[in-house]
Amino acid sequence: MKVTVVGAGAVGASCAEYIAMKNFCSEVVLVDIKEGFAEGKAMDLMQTASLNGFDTKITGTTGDYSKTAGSHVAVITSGIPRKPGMTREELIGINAGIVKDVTENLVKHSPDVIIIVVSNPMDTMAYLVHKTSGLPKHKIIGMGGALDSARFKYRLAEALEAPISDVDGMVIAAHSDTGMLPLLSKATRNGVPVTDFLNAEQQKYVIEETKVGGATLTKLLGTSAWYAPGAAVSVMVQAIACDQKKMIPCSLMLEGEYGQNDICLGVPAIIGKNGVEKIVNVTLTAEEQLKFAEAANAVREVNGDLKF
Ligand SMILES: NC(=O)c1ccc[n+]([C@@H]2O[C@H](COP(=O)([O-])OP(=O)(O)OC[C@H]3O[C@@H](n4cnc5c(N)ncnc54)[C@H](O)[C@@H]3O)[C@@H](O)[C@H]2O)c1
Ligand SMILES: O=C(O)C[C@H](O)C(=O)O
Repeated sequence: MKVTVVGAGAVGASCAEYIAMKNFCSEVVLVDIKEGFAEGKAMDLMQTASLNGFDTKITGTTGDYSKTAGSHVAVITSGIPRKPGMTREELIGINAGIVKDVTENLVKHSPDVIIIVVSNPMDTMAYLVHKTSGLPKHKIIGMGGALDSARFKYRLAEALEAPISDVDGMVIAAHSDTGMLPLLSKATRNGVPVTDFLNAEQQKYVIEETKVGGATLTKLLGTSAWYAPGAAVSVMVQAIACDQKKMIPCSLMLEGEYGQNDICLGVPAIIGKNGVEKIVNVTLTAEEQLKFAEAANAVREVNGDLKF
């Protein structure tokens, strides 16, 4: 299995590192536009191979997409991250052009590729890849829900004073500060609803902290996060590479599912060797349905700024 990661910055390098460490891929190609940067990151990572015990071969290239030819999966992380005080949506002006250009190069050299979109604003960038790549819809997957759900579980474990392995939960809808929808009604501690343990104030805290999870880290770090994003991507790539048929919330093109059309939004899906094997229809409460629709309206407005 050959995987390309475009953008060898904080998130791209973290993706390559986690993918290699899990040792399920033969080859990872890092691509960046900055001269020598991807080559340097690849060399540094390869010098961890004997220390960390992986056999994945990591190479780097400055913009030579012929080196990516025949990739099964490509991860797009190229583009600028936000700074403290910004929203992800403010990145659209610069990142849309980068993502479109990168998509065209990837598909030219790997016409059967499955693309995982990471660059922000992610739901809109995933939509852009759908509109410009010519790939079938099951081959374009936005990464947001896997990360947001990990942050939800972190906050649930904190409020429950429980180990994270006791906790399960999922975040759907938009990958934005306001449009995220942590499904508290379905979150459990070892099968018991978390609402049995947490009072109203604790529930509100978990939901609000989950939604601003990316902004909180951006404020602390001065740029956005990379470890959990890289780990989330590696879980998705592994689900495809090993045909795990894992249920992961991902930003996918909706055609009637959850009452939406012609939009990419986070919904649970079965991820396997074909990319999206199936979108899972989860029953939402009336309040959750309303919030999902509100998130869709906001993403649709951002999508309106795209020029194809
Ligand atoms: N979806 C998510 O959950 C999620 C999580 C974290 C970060 N992000 C997004 O991922 C993106 C990258 O974040 P980062 O922290 O790695 O930023 P970064 O600045 O560390 O890295 C971005 C890299 O992209 C490269 N690049 C720019 N234009 C390029 C092009 N045309 N071709 C190839 N490479 C190009 C840059 O040279 C840089 O090395 C941002 O848009 C950020 O908002 C999304
Ligand atoms: O918060 C950001 O801007 C980056 C990313 O979307 C995240 O959630 O960490």
